[in-house]
This record gives sequence, structure tokens and C-alpha cells, in this order.
Amino acid sequence: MSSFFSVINPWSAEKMRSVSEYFTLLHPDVRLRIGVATVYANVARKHHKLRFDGQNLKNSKLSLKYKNKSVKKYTRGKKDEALKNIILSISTCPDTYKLAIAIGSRSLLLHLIGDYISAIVDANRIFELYKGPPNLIQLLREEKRESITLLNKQLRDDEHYTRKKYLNITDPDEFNDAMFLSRLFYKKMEFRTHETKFNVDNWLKIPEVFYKNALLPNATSKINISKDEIKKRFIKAVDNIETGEILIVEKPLVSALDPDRMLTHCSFCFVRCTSLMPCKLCTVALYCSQKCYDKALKKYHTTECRIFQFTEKKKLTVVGTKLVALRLFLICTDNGRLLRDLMNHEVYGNPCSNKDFNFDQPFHPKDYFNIHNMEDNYEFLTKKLSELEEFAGSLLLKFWLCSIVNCHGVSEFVHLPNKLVEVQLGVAIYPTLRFASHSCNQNISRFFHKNYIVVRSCRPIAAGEEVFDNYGQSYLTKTLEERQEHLQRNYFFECKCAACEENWPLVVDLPSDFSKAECKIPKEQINMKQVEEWSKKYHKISPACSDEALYFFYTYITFLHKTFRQPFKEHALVEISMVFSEGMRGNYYNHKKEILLDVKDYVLK
Ligand SMILES: C[S@@+](CC[C@H](N)C(=O)[O-])C[C@H]1O[C@@H](n2cnc3c(N)ncnc32)[C@H](O)[C@@H]1O
Repeated sequence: MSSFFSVINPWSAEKMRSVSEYFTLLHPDVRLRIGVATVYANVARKHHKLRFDGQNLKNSKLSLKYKNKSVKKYTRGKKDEALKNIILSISTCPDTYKLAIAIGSRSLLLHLIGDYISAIVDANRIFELYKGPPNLIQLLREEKRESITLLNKQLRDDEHYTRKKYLNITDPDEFNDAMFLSRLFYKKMEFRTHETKFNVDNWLKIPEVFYKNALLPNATSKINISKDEIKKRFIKAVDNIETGEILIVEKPLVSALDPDRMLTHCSFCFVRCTSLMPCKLCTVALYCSQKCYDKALKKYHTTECRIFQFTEKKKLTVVGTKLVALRLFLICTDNGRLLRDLMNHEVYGNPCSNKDFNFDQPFHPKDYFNIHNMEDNYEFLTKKLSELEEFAGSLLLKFWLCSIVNCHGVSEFVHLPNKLVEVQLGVAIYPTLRFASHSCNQNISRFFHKNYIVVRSCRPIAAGEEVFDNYGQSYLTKTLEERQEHLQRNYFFECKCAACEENWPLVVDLPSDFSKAECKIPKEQINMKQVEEWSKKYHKISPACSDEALYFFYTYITFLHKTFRQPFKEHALVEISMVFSEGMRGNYYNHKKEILLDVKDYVLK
């Protein structure tokens, strides 16, 4: 521990009389991170000598217990519990033969509960990946045939499934896509009462940036990265941006699924999936397909597995931003292999060295530069380090600080029988969006496709204006004091947006009378009749998420912003409807209640 403390010494110098005194004052979270860093330092030291037989985190007895529990739950009619337990049995199973039986059992269970695509995915896995007993294989062949017949019928019955492409698919990975699609459109969408036209393709495709940026590959050419003394780097509009324009579309540099989503979503791409496959070595990660498993292994999971073995024994949970930090570390060091090279690097050998981007050159989202230069808000890791584990510890610590400052929450929309909820799935760092500063009255909206992010303008942004994200502190729902306190504590800045400087009221208290609204143009130029008509139309159609409704929201918001000053209730309400509508179009998941694992949690919220 003592060698590790030398890493934090420069930071604590003014604040503490002795390291131990300071340590007792640390927030438990901070202590944990120091623990994780120390653990990693140990792992780094032993990395090449570490013996790992691949079975340590699996447990035969536990797996069998979950399997029996699954059967019991199913016979009592508790399908969701049955499914949860069979997935737990699969993730803890050490033996490939028994694993084949567990996956085969899940296939039969999925068939019984009507999730045919997932049932076929599992059956295919038994035929191709895991070799189970011949009688199980025979049973699965019959079940697969029946699943295909029933699935085709199900798809034919559904008005959205006229496309042959998703019928009679045999490849497991292709099936995973189809599975996602079929779930999206499984039932009719009752809440879409105002829809006139529905275009499946628009809903499924990840939108693209229209005006390609030659320097920022994931962004529109209408923005760039600028710099100033206070905020350092930030995003600026260099051209006029209309409401609803796509500004950024990108996949995460790195992401971490919440532990309570592990049994329902892919650890790598965050897709919701009932036929998850286990990692061969650990019980912590499950994947929707071999492709995602391979990508995770290549990026970080090869070494992460060994670290989980270590941290589990020490009862340390590495989740959220800490897991993001660990994964950044593993990505940058190629699963730890390049650690020594990195340590000896002229610039990056010091985690706090500050070589910045040249924004006149194309920006490469995957470049190590992009990771190393993330804002961390601490400048205490300036000491030149001499030992590999100290270096590993400080690098890990640096990335953890970066993760806190740069992570975005990732979510999906879930349609429950009578309501729609947004569910948090995990956290991720997005290489371009992470440059955006905060405003309590942000001018962009974010939504997700799996863990891809799509960023749009939510009002007109003029050339020269800054593009503002929101770090979870909107003036609509939080008071000035709450916002300032949160931003200061977590991001170390004082927000100077108009909502803060003028102390705007919360959404419930916003003024709503058009005749008293402050105008941006001479009053006599405003067609108040038109305003009334649009306002009426808005209140009649919202909530809605058809192309027409969204287009109307965009038009109306543009009009409101060009005509009336904020703060005003109509701006806020229409913006909320627009964001909801975009989110719904972007990532819609409709549950069949009986196969939803954690439906009760959502209903209670
Ligand atoms: C996600 S980073 C944004 C990009 C960062 N400015 C950079 O240079 O990489 C978040 C950090 O940016 C700074 N920041 C963000 N919004 C700000 C604001 N409105 N005023 C001052 N600083 C801000 C704070 O230091 C914050 O911790």
C-alpha cells in the first residue's frame, strides 16, 4: 500500500498531515477505487505468472441448484423466474457437457413461453458450439422445427413482418438480429393513437449524420471542437443548425452494463436478449452472440476475467465508472501486454502529461490520444513514476477520474402494459460527445440504439453558438442550489448558463400565458391565431411519435424559439414531447409481460 500512496501524495500534500489520517477521511467510494487500483497493481505484477485454469469462477453445485430452481419455478407457472434461474445456471456452469444440457433446457423453456427466435438460437448453439447428449439433440431438432413453423406463423400474422428476409433464418447471429426485430414489433403499439403512417425501416436503422465532417468522423460538418480557458475544450456550431438535425452518431469507446441488467442484456452491445451465452471463464459477463463475445475478449475481457477472479476474492465489485476505467486501461494496454511500452513512452509514460489535440487534423475516435486527453479534473498525478505497478495504479486511477467526468448513462425505453418507462442499462464514454459542456438548458437531445448514441439538436442553434449537453441537471426539474451543488461536487465547475444566472423557475412554475410572453420579434409581427392553433394541435396530439408528429414538434419548437423568449412553459413541454418521440422512434422495445425478467421492478417505479 505504501508504494501506492506515493501516487496520490502530490494531490493530498496541502490537505493532509499524514497519509493514514487522510485515508480515514476518504469517501468509501474513493477508498474502493484505491483498493481496485492496488489490486490491479498486484495483478499487473503477477500478470504473466498468474495461473488460471478457467474454472475458478464457475461452480457446478451452484449451477445445478439454479437449474433445479428453474424447473420448480416453471412448474409453478413463474416463467420469468424460471428463465432467470436457467440463465444463472448457464453462467455458473463449469462443464461444457452440462452447459450444453443447460442451454438445451433453456431452448425448450423459451419454446414453451413462445420466444421462438431465442429458442432456435439456443438450439443452433447446441448443434454447432456445445455438444450435448444425443437424446437432447434429437429433442432440440424437433423443437427447432416446431419453433420455426410457429415463428413464421407469428411473423406472418404481424402486419410489420411481411419481409421475407426475417423468415427461415438459420445462422445464429442473424437470428439474434431477427430476435431483436421481432421483439420490437411483437405487439401492436397501443400508445400510438395519433399515427397515420408507420415506417418500420426508419425505426430500425441507426440514423446517420447527413453532412459528413472531414475532421470529426462521427459528427456533422456543422460543429467543431473549440477551446477556452475555463471550459477547456467544448463543441461549437460553425453553421446554422435546424431543430432535430443529427449532430453526432457514434458507438462507445468503452461501456459497462449495470450488474442488474446482466441477465437481460448483452454485456458488450447492450441489446436485450433472452438467449445470452456465457463467458467460458467468468460468471460476470454474458453475450448475445459469439461476435460480441469475441469483440469483448479482444478489447479487454481476456485480462478482465483474471481481474474479476482477483476482485471477487477480495469482495471488491468493479462496476459502473470503475469498470469503464478498468476497460479503458485494458484497451490502451492491449489487455495489459503493452503496459511496459506505455510506461516507457516519452509522453504517455506520465498519465498526466498534457499533449493536446490538433483539431486541424482529422480526429480519430479510437486513437490513444483521445483517451489520454480526456478531462479528469485532477492534476495530482504529476509525479514521474518508476515502477510498473505504480504506473498501472495511477493510470487506472486517472481513467477512473476520466470516467466520472466523461461517462454518459445509456438507457432503453420499455413499453409495459399501461405505461412507458426509460430503463438505465449502464454507462459509456462517447469519443466525440464527451467534449460537450453542460448547460441546465441544453440544446441537444440524446438517444440510444443498443449502446450507440444519436445526438440531435433540440432547437435551432446559430453558427457561433455553443452546443450544450446536460449532465443530468436540468433547470426544469432541479433547483438552482441542487444543480450548482451537484455540478460543483462532481464536475468542479460553476454553471453560468442563463437558467442559473437568471434563476429560472422549475417546469411546474413556468409562465404559460402567451399574451404576457416576452417576444424576440415585434409583437405585431406575430400571428397569434397561428400560435393558438399550433398550441391547440400540440396539446391534442402529444404524446405521439409518428413521423408527422415529430416533424410538427420540430417546426413548432423552431417557431417558439424564434418568437418567444425562454423561460416559457410551452418551449419546455414541446421539447419534452419531442425528446420522448425521438427516443421512442430510436429504441423501442415492447415486452411480452410473461417473459420479462424484472417486470415487477419496473412497474413499482
Ligand atoms: C465531459 S468534460 C467536457 C469536455 C472538457 N471541457 C474537455 O476539455 O475535455 C466535462 C468537464 O468540462 C468542464 N465543463 C463542462 N461544462 C462546463 C461549464 N458549463 N462551465 C465550465 N466548465 C465546464 C468541467 O471541467 C467538466 O468537468
